[in-house]
Amino acid sequence: SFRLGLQVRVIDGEMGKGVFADKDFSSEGLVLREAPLVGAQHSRNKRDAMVCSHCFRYVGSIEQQLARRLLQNDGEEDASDDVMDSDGEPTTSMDDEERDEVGGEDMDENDEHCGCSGNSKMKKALPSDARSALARGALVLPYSNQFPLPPVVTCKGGCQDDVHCSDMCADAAWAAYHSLLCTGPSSHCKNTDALVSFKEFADETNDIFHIAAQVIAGTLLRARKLESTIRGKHESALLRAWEPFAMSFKLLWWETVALPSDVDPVDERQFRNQMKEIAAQSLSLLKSAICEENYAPLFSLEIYGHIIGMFELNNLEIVVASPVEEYFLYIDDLPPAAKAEAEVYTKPFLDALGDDYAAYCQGSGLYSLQSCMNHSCRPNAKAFKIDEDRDGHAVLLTTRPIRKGEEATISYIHEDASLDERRAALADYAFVCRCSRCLEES
Ligand SMILES: C[S@@+](CC[C@H](N)C(=O)[O-])C[C@H]1O[C@@H](n2cnc3c(N)ncnc32)[C@H](O)[C@@H]1O
Repeated sequence: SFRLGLQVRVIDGEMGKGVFADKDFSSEGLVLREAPLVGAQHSRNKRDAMVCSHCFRYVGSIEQQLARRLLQNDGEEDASDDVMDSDGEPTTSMDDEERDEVGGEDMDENDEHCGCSGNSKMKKALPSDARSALARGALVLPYSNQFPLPPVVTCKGGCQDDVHCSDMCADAAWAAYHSLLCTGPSSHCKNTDALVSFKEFADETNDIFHIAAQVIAGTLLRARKLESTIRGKHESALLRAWEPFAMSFKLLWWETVALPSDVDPVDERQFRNQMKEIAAQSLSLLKSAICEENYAPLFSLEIYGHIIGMFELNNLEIVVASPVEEYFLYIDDLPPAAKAEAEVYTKPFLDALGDDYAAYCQGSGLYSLQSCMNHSCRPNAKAFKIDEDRDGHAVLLTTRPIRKGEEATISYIHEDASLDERRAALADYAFVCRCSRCLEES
């Protein structure tokens, strides 16, 4: 991070560490572009966007993306009856803020709905000839070659869960965590049935368990590798392997998770015990799937709770703009004659998608440097998603100049609020804000 002009430093015992500028940054400048350390697309979002599960780039073609949305949705129920939302609710994390901060601009731009579908809220069934061409892979839509995407690279282990944009991403994911988390025939996991159950349970309860599994599998694989070079026991290898996550702030998930508004405060203990029980069930399935005796300490409920807690407190929303939406907007912008000609082919698809034509890739990730950034109600930077971003990188921009030596801060909440409102919003993050604005106002 020195090379980036940023430095992580300890502030004090209460605040912990923060990120400091090691050089002057001008206003509205790019401070940092960072790939997630771990991250996953929300399970529910997989129907809307086929992306590389390692770097989050869209893959295939416009036609394959449409097939995913329009054919895979057949007969599937909306997963809105999950015990918790796919992005980790009822817990509150930076997600809530970042959905606006990181995804906000894209979403605002998405408000320019494609005008060519008339009443786009109403979905119309796809005509059978179009459906059949889509299913056979025989569909070629006009101008779709203007939106080239990398071809789909299937998982090395043969699972259907993950696809990639390149062999490089497939190899990187395999080496980093997927060899243990693959449910395909070549998986290195010791019990694929348990792994399938673990994944189903995460889909039904909390997406964050998928990412916690990446943290555990990744640590285990790194520890195994390190053992050959480190003298000493498994524990020292495990400690070294844990280093990428050691920096991030951690609290026990079930003790810090915000109480949902529909839970009566008198039932708080019962709610926290329920969360703990859900985490224990998830961990038990993961243990059956990938636990190794040498690394058993990694599979304690305490560690699992801290990994989920770390994620809840530090994660950012991953948002990637959709080429499908851009394609339909492009058709809508064509000169009238060309547009009319193209719409003969495109309109049935747009009508079948309804408003969902604008759906985009959504997930959440842990970013190592940004997870060390403290909150301020008078921030000098913001986590942002720029249009050109075609992958899961998070971007940090200055909102005013930052001088060398000054702390770089972001706002976890909407800072346009009164002191009391800000305090209430920050209670979800389990701290009382000590920023200069709060100190002045209190
Ligand atoms: C994402 S972490 C930021 C890095 C953290 N300071 C650390 O040492 O890892 C968020 C935690 O940092 C502390 N924190 C962040 N901003 C703060 C602020 N304005 N006032 C007090 N504590 C803050 C809180 O404990 C919060 O839960």
